[in-house]
Amino acid sequence: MNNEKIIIAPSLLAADFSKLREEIEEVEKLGAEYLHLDVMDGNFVPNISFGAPVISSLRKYSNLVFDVHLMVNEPDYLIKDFAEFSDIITVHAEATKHLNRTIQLIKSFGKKVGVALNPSTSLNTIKYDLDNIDMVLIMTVNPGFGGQKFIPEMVQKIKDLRKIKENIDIEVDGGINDETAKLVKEAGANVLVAGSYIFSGNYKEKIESLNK
Ligand SMILES: O=C(CO)[C@H](O)[C@H](O)COP(=O)(O)O
Ligand SMILES: [Co+2]
Repeated sequence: MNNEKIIIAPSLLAADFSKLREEIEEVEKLGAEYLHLDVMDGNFVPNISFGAPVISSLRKYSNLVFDVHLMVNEPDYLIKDFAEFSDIITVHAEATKHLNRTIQLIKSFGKKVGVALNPSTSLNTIKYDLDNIDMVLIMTVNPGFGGQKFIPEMVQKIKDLRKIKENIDIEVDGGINDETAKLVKEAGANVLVAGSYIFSGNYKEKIESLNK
């Protein structure tokens, strides 16, 4: 947990779904450390992606940190199942009735806890939970779809969070490319999710460019 080492988290959402195993083996070989897994319920967000059966079937082919981003309303019912194959479980503050209880539930399975904030959600929402959270996911687009444009106002939000909390992982998700990566790293983010940027070209060059 520091803001010096940058962790790259390719988002499976942008991979070729017809060859997921090859895709994750490739990004692992190229130095990615996390695999970002976007679970969408068609309710909290308008899209439906993939769920536990797909992710658990990939677990045996990868040593990547499985970083699960639950875009799911009232996600508590999923936590036990997801804890079997996930390393970090991130829930949206906007999707829970009792965020502190959900945080405790994730911790009870010995998993790292992430809390995601939509672009319009204030940092104040998690002010009193920050000591119990391993990672804050600052959404740099509105959740639900890959390939969207980075929202520039989020740079200040990252700076504000880094000022409040030195010792926490700050993950950014949405519209990350070589240019926006520079902005968010300077602001204090240390975990970069990238989907369409990495999976739409030369994976090696794309991953290296995010690290520069
Ligand atoms: O959570 C997400 C969407 O809600 C995805 O992780 C995110 O959009 C990544 O895709 P891209 O890098 O193409 O913007
Ligand atoms: Co995501």
